[in-house]
Parts: sequence; structure tokens; C-alpha cells
Amino acid sequence: MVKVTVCGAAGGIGQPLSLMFKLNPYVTTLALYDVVNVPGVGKDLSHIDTDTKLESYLPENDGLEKALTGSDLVIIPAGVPRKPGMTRDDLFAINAGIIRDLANGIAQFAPSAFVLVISNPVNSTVPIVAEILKKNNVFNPQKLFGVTTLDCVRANTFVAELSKDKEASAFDTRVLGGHSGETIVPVFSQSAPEVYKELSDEQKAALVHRVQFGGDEVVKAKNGAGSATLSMAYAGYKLGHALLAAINDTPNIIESTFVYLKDSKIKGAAEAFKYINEKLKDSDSSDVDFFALPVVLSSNGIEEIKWDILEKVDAKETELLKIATGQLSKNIAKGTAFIAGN
Ligand SMILES: NC(=O)C1=CN([C@@H]2O[C@H](COP(=O)(O)OP(=O)(O)OC[C@H]3O[C@@H](n4cnc5c(N)ncnc54)[C@H](O)[C@@H]3O)[C@@H](O)[C@H]2O)C=CC1
Ligand SMILES: O=C([O-])CC(=O)C(=O)O
Repeated sequence: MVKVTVCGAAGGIGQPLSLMFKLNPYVTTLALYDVVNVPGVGKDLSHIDTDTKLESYLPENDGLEKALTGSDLVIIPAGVPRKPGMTRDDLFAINAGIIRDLANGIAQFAPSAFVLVISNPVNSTVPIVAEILKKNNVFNPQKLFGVTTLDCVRANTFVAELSKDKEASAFDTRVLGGHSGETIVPVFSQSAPEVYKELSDEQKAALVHRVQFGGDEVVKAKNGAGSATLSMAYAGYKLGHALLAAINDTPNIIESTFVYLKDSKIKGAAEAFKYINEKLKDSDSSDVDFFALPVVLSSNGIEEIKWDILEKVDAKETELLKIATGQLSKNIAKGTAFIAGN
């Protein structure tokens, strides 16, 4: 029996993401929550002849409580998307409060659920969720995931375009750091070595830049009508499905996610925290408490952090990681301070 809750289910990401979970055989109940339009989305999906039971809730009549109670996995694509000319950080003013309120609901009604945060700016919204869960004494770092899967998906697609003989599905690129611009660091030296070795320095730089700013490509092409929704729904589903498979005892699944490190008991967290903060960050900027890294999944959630990839990356990638930590420490501190100041 697995209940999945999608918060922001009537949105551009929420709808296709909910469709995919309606088709997932692990899911017995799918609860949709949104502040608008969700009864229609829920009714529509409920006609699909898969066995997953559909529930949909607006905020009135304790909707959030009902959507979250008994939930095993909560996925959050709630909040506003970018328009051309905006950075992800420009979304903080609106989305931080939305995420705080949803996190308070999770702390109260689904304190032991796995939580996947899609809403931007991920580098700050994930720290917001962690702070709320900590305040309520229900924080378990094994169960909190910042969704950076779309960066990996893009990296696989873009590197395949440069490969002579391999399709996108042949790649499993690791992307480290965070989820915005220069905080996104694909490490092709570790995951696509054959293709990577053949590229010139200019080609390597262009490939990395394309992954870092892939979101902008979509924002520009949509021309005011939002940001990535369909590729994001796919990516969110990919991580969610991997987690459901791990919960159901499929061994050795590795996915990348923006994971909490500081004071965490997860295997590899202390080593990751030390390496990032001592070797990749200026001593005068605040701690980088979260970082996107490959993790091994189990029925407990994040079982192990594969931090040693940080030691293996090449000199140029190390330089990029150092640039990433500067921005990331500010983004994380901003999220944490938002809750400390509330
Ligand atoms: N992590 C990632 O890689 C990516 C993250 N995103 C982010 O995902 C978020 C959602 O994007 P879209 O689906 O395109 O936006 P959208 O505007 O189409 O949908 C957002 C939905 O959230 C709902 N919502 C607003 N406040 C809410 C609340 N308090 N509780 C529940 N639902 C609420 C809205 O009613 C709407 O249905 C944005 O912040 C966007 O930047 C988008 C793409 C990739
Ligand atoms: O670019 C955006 O604002 C949405 C996003 O995070 C992405 O597509 O990577």
C-alpha cells in the first residue's frame, strides 16, 4: 500500500507528473492537492482504468490534511515558474512562503513521508523544508530530496548529441552542486569518458554551459508561457519511481539528488561535507550544508552518499565546483534565514 501526494498537481508539471503516477503499479492511492483546478484534473485522471485510487483536494475542508495524511511520498511542484529575464532566485519571494506552508503541513500530517522538492529556487526551497522539519523535530535527511534529476536528463541528452555511436539512454551522467546556472556542475569526465575525451576544450565548455543553462533554453522557447514542464515531469517521475522501486527492495539504485549533509548520519555525508567545505569553498562563505551528489537508495531512502566522485573529477570540473559553492552557500543561507527569521 503506497500513497503518493502531489502538491501543485494542477500545474504545468503537476498534471503530467500525476498522470505518470496514476500509471505506476507501486502506487495504490494518488492524492492531488492544489489551490485551484484540482477537482477537474482529478476527475479526468480518475477515468483511467489503472488500479490506483484517485483523490483530489483544494485547501478548503482540511484539504491539505486529507491529501497528506497517510502519505508515503510527497512531491512538490507547487509555485510560480520563471518568465524570460528572470533567474530562479527571483521566484524566492513567492515560492518560499508556499514551500514553508506545505512543509508545515508535511511536518504535521505526514512527518515520516519521503519528500521530493521540485519548486524553485531548489537551492533555497530544500533548506526551507529542512528547517521546518527540524523545527518540528521530524527531520530525517534520508527522506528529503531536492530534485536535480532534470540536469542529469539534459546532460545525457546533450552529450549524446555529440556522440558518434551512442544514444541518450546509453548515458548516466552525474551532475553535482545545485540547481541553477553555475551551481549546476555536470561531471562528464566520470560518466561519459569516451565522448568527453574526444572533445576540444571549447566543446567541453559549451556542453557544460548548455547543461547549466538548459532551463533558460526552455524559458526562452516558451516565450512567457512558463518553463520546463514535460521534461521536468519525466525527471520528477524518474526519481520518484526509482525511490518507489527502492522502497520495494530493488537493490543498488543510484540517483543524483540535492541532499542534506551537515551533521547527517547517512554513510558518506560527513566525508562529503568536509570535502566540499574544506577543499571546494572559500573559508569566509557560510557552510554548504546541501549538495547534489549520487546517492544509493534503499527502503530507508538515501542509504549512502557516493561522495568520492568529488575526488575523481578533473581539474576543470574542480574549478567549476569551486565556483558553484560560492553561489550555493548564499542560496542555502537565504533559505535557512527565511525560516529562522519567521
Ligand atoms: N527542479 C527543477 O528541475 C524544476 C523546477 N521547476 C519549478 O517547478 C515549479 C512549478 O512549475 P510549473 O508547474 O511550470 O508552474 P505552474 O504555475 O504551471 O504550476 C504550479 C502549480 O502550483 C499551484 N500552487 C500555487 N500555490 C500553491 C500552494 N500553496 N499549494 C499547492 N499548490 C499551489 C498553482 O495553482 C499551480 O497549479 C516552479 O517553481 C518551477 O520553477 C520547473 C522546472 C524544473
Ligand atoms: O529554468 C527554470 O526556471 C525551470 C528549471 O528549473 C529548469 O528547467 O531547469
